[in-house]
Amino acid sequence: MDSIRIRGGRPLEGIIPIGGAKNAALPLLAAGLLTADTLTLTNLPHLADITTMVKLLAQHGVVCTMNGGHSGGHEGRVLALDAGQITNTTAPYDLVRKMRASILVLGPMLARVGEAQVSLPGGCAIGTRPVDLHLKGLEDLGAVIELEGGYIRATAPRGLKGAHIRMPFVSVGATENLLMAASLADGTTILDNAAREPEIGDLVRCLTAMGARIEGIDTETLTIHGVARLHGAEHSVLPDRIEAGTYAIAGAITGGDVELTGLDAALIASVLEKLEEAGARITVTDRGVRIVRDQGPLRGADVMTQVYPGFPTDMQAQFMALMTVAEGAAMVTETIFENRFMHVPELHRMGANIVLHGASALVRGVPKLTGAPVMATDLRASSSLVLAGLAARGETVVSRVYHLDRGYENIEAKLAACGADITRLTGGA
Ligand SMILES: CC(=O)N[C@H]1[C@@H](OP(=O)(O)OP(=O)(O)OC[C@H]2O[C@@H](n3ccc(=O)[nH]c3=O)[C@H](O)[C@@H]2O)O[C@H](CO)[C@@H](O)[C@@H]1O
Ligand SMILES: C=C(OP(=O)(O)O)C(=O)O
Repeated sequence: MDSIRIRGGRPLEGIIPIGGAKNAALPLLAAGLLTADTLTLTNLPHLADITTMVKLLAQHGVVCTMNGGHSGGHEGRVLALDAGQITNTTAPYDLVRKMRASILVLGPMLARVGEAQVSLPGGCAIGTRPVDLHLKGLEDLGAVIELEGGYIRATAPRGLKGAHIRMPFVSVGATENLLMAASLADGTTILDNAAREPEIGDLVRCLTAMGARIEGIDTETLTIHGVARLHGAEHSVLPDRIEAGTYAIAGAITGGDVELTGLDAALIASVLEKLEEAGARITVTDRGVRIVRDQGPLRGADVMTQVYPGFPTDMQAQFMALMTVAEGAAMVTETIFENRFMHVPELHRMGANIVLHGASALVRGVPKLTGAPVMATDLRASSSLVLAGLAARGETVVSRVYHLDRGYENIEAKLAACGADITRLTGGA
């Protein structure tokens, strides 16, 4: 298993290009199942999760063509998906267990061919993450759902029917699954309390380009007028706001000066606002956003994770790393997932002062972290440890880098290009 070694203490300076978003690309790939024509996605990031989704689609019979060559993995940034024939409607445990977003093939397959079997994703390091809202919504659309042998078996032999679905709380994945399913349902579906995350807007734009009729983009009520068939389209994946937020913090935590390019700063407004409160200078540039920290120490700033446009849960661990070296105290409250503090014991190993009280962490800043061997159990916990390592005195080795590879393309190369002393060590336990 690979690990990453960081020798901390160098201010980062330079330009960091931001790639396409994992969380936009995954539902867009699943949308390829909705049409017999070709869906072409551009600006696709190179990430382990994308490879897993491409493998899943390939075993459903989707021909995935990367930059001209057939591929079960992914090598380029342009991927053509051709789901002329769906030859297998089962998403097996072996792939679903690697990546929970595999559940996103359920709605599209059910809508397109009237049946799907998807392994139940199960819990993960950040929480139990049930899929009840996905299943209840599909039942509202007329599907029959059974759970058997660890699999969700969904059928709709006479197709799906439009319905008024009121979601009791906001779910990104359920909104995406239901949007895709309702696009091919008979009649109109109203999705109340839909997620408004930018990745949902990106999916709506792609579905619309494929011929879907959807009103209410970027609002909490989506109205979908089902159509008999969707056609091919070309769509560019939205930039990754979590990758961008992570590098913005890398600039701030090292007392550096970085410019993130290829994204609209508005996409990370809630994170930039907190960085300013913590003492960073933010400037919107013509190609992205610049983050500079050159005036005195960082200051404690409280954050509470919320659904969009609030502070994202996927940035909570990274912001906590920043607060470990800020002057004063900060309260970091997690409201989306029940167990998303797995980074805390590892940050303790680097000298951080953090006390957990239920869903909140009280972080009292220390003057300096010290490097240590650390290990993370999920993606954003891993990136928070990389950030802590960049700021720490001495050497930090972050193991289980496969978590990072799910969501950050070439993290060590991007940071090294800005002056970080960071190396990937291959092999080891
Ligand atoms: C691939 C992808 O886009 N992943 C993102 C997506 O995950 P994901 O779509 O899984 O997250 P949800 O928005 O669905 O989850 C929000 C909360 O609702 C709960 N819940 C969800 C569905 C359900 O049927 N029942 C239920 O109880 C979850 O356990 C969680 O506590 O949104 C999360 C919240 O912004 C992000 O952290 C993830 O990075
Ligand atoms: C939790 C995340 O992803 P996933 O939903 O794919 O586990 C994430 O991107 O931080």
